[in-house]
Amino acid sequence: MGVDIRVVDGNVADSDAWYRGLHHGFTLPPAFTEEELALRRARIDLRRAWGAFDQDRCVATYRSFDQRLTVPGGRDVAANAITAVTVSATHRRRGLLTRMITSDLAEAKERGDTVATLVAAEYPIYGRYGFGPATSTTAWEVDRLRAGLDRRAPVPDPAEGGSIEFLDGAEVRKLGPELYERFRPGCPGAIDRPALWWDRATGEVRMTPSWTEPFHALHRDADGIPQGMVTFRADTRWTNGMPDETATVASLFAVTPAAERALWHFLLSVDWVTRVKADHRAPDDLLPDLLPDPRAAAVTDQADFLWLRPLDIPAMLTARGYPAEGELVLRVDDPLGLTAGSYLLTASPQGADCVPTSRPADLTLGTGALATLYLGERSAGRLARLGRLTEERPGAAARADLLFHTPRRPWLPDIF
Ligand SMILES: CC(=O)SCCNC(=O)CCNC(=O)[C@H](O)C(C)(C)COP(=O)(O)OP(=O)(O)OC[C@H]1O[C@@H](n2cnc3c(N)ncnc32)[C@H](O)[C@@H]1OP(=O)(O)O
Repeated sequence: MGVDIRVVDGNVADSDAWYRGLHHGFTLPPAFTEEELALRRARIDLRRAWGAFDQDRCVATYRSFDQRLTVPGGRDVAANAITAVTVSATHRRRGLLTRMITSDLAEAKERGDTVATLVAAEYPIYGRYGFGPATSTTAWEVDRLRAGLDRRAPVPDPAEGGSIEFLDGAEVRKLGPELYERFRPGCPGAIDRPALWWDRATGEVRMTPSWTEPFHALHRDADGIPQGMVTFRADTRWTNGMPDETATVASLFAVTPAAERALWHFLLSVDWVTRVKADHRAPDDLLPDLLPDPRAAAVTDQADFLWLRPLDIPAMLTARGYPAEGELVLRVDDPLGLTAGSYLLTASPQGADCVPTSRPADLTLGTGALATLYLGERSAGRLARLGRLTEERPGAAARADLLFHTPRRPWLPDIF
């Protein structure tokens, strides 16, 4: 018998088999309790979850869902977010992923989504489907004792004003979503956090038995308005009779730079903590420069993170902001043929227009290189030097860099 690929939503046996297949594919223990499966049925939208079934066994999984992605300038676009991609070791390299992803991308384009997004487990998988790396991620480890902060100084700095208070999970669910929605437009690469995100971050919904309650701290400015939040966990290590704890940041975001600085200083002022670890930070995070001794912060990991795939190039290019005025004709190659063509971009700080054109191209690039350029992850000049973008007219890459310049690198604070 062949393998049958079908949507799993609405069928309890299929969706339970799908979760077992998913864990198999991610080399996690495939056993679920009935309670865990029921929780997933109640809270996770499987309307766009596909499974490949070999008799009753689910041998490949794939899911997509609606997401909002912030782009430079502060608007957001409709994204088809892809997750839970696995093929069982018994059925790999037979085209199962290719079948599921090509039909999902075609449906997403048909539906009117602007881009598709995912976090790639391995670099070589998704380029063939027209994706390119669009943000980077950095992990830090800070040696608090070497950081040079004055241990007696109050936090926040009284000269800047404001206050920091601990919150419990219920308070985070109340204050967090509004605060995050004020932060998100200023962070190209950030995505929306639906209610389930907050429920999981605060333990209201526990999908994994190993979940432990974190600490949440809120920064308010001098007027009492929430401007930033940090969530972290601490271990309880002692070495040679001395406290030697590691605080691990789960999330730290702020609307104002003053709040961001105050939250880092707060974390680094917690007595007993000698080390702060933070994953999934922006490549141009305020660390390490906000420390008196920046060498106290070491990069422990650095990699590509969000991958993006154009689905509607005019919608994508008109949604973002441009700091300069100019025209550019982009010829885009697309390995799946979904967006291939030439596009005339007319951009200015007041807004942009983008239409298909028959004019000769200034630049030729693939959808993957466009993804890398779009949020400000890499410059056109760098992509040209890498051979991933061709300048059809001299000076066109420099012109693109004036238009596509962003003051900060894009950052995806979350994993999905
Ligand atoms: C968004 C996310 O969920 S990321 C998570 C991705 N999942 C994982 O990493 C879990 C472990 N890996 C897997 O389950 C599988 O290897 C998958 C899902 C990545 C790919 O499954 P496959 O059975 O290889 O899919 P399929 O047969 O359709 O092949 C896709 C193509 O990608 C290639 N490919 C797949 N995985 C890799 C890889 N890790 N490195 C290089 N090439 C790869 C295949 O060779 C194939 O190329 P071809 O079309 O030129 O022959």
